[in-house]
Amino acid sequence: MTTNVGILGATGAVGQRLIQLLDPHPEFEITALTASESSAGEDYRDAAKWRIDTPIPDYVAEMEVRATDPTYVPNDVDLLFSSLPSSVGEAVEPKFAEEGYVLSSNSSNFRTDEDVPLTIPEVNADHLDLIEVQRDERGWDGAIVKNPNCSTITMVPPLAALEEAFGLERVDVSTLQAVSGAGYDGVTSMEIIDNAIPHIGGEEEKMETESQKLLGSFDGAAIEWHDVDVSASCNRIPTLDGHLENVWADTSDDVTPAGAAEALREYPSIDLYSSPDQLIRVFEEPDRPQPRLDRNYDNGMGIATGGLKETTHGINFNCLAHNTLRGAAGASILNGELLLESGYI
Ligand SMILES: NC(=O)C1=CN([C@@H]2O[C@H](COP(=O)(O)OP(=O)(O)OC[C@H]3O[C@@H](n4cnc5c(N)ncnc54)[C@H](OP(=O)(O)O)[C@@H]3O)[C@@H](O)[C@H]2O)C=CC1
Ligand SMILES: N[C@@H](CC(=O)OP(=O)(O)O)C(=O)O
Repeated sequence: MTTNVGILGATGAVGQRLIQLLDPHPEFEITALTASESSAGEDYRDAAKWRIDTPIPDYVAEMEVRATDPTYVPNDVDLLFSSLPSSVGEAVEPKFAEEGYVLSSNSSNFRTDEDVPLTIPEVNADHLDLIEVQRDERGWDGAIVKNPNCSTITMVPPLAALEEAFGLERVDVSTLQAVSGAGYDGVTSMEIIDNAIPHIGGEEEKMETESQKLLGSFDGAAIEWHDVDVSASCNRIPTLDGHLENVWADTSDDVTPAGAAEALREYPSIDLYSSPDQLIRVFEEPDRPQPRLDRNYDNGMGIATGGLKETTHGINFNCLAHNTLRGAAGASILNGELLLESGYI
């Protein structure tokens, strides 16, 4: 027995990844696709400029794309994955929740709202029950759940492991982000080839705030954000996929590279279909992880770390994750699996 799912923003870069990952998924079946008014009414194969290296599944190619409005989505769709531009998500996602749809959304709108669960299932699955608060406050039968920004999601599992073992006081992070994070039209080849761009609009603030919320605790009524200071510096580089990050974590207790490696390796995963058996891999080689070599670890859902070094106040390490898989489409699907497992759909 599978769950009927729809994709809002199905023709976009993340929407295409969602289709690729959902096609073989044992628990979900794609039954509705939406996009902008200009795509509505067309077959998916005509509406989407397909840029994924596996073919469009035949049944998806022939599906009609609908306008992104609850009127056009069948009532028997139990879960909607949302990969809309955030301004569009802000306007339409509440309309779907009001109509009773449950949304697992990748778009950045509402991520830090007090009554919106922002979840990485292996890290803070318990935050999902914030849905009850959301439904009480907004009077919705449906719900909106978010996954974090792709750079945030790369560093938070290692930080959660360090927090649990040694306590976290302060985090500084500098990123080297792949061009796919900006979407197909995000940076031109003339801008990025032979170059690096030391600014990604809004990204630093997202890393700083979202990580405090993710590492926070939920008492059944509200999330108390973690008080760790996070300072981020974000950079675009000419890799295709995979965000690499250099992190300096100041800890409350003394930490050695060997102790940190053990905490990272032993940090538990979760028993969901898309989650890796071992969430965090630790490389001993000083020149790993690397985007080209390590972004596909565990179907692009693993977090690779390495380069652990002791600092005056804690530990310095590198981490890497696939930004459109673990950082976007895969993250939304994992949240969908958690919603299913937790009985919300
Ligand atoms: N690219 C990436 O790797 C990542 C993206 N994200 C986030 O995910 C979201 C989607 O990103 P991405 O897939 O790159 O974006 P795209 O621009 O590639 O796709 C946007 C999608 O939204 C649809 N859309 C656009 N405007 C409207 C509208 N007014 N009403 C209804 N549908 C509309 C488009 O339909 P149409 O084809 O008809 O225009 C398309 O399906 C964004 O919020 C982005 O910030 C997050 C992490 C990584
Ligand atoms: N800004 C990210 C991708 C992205 O769209 O993030 P968000 O989901 O927070 O909007 C990047 O450039 O790599």
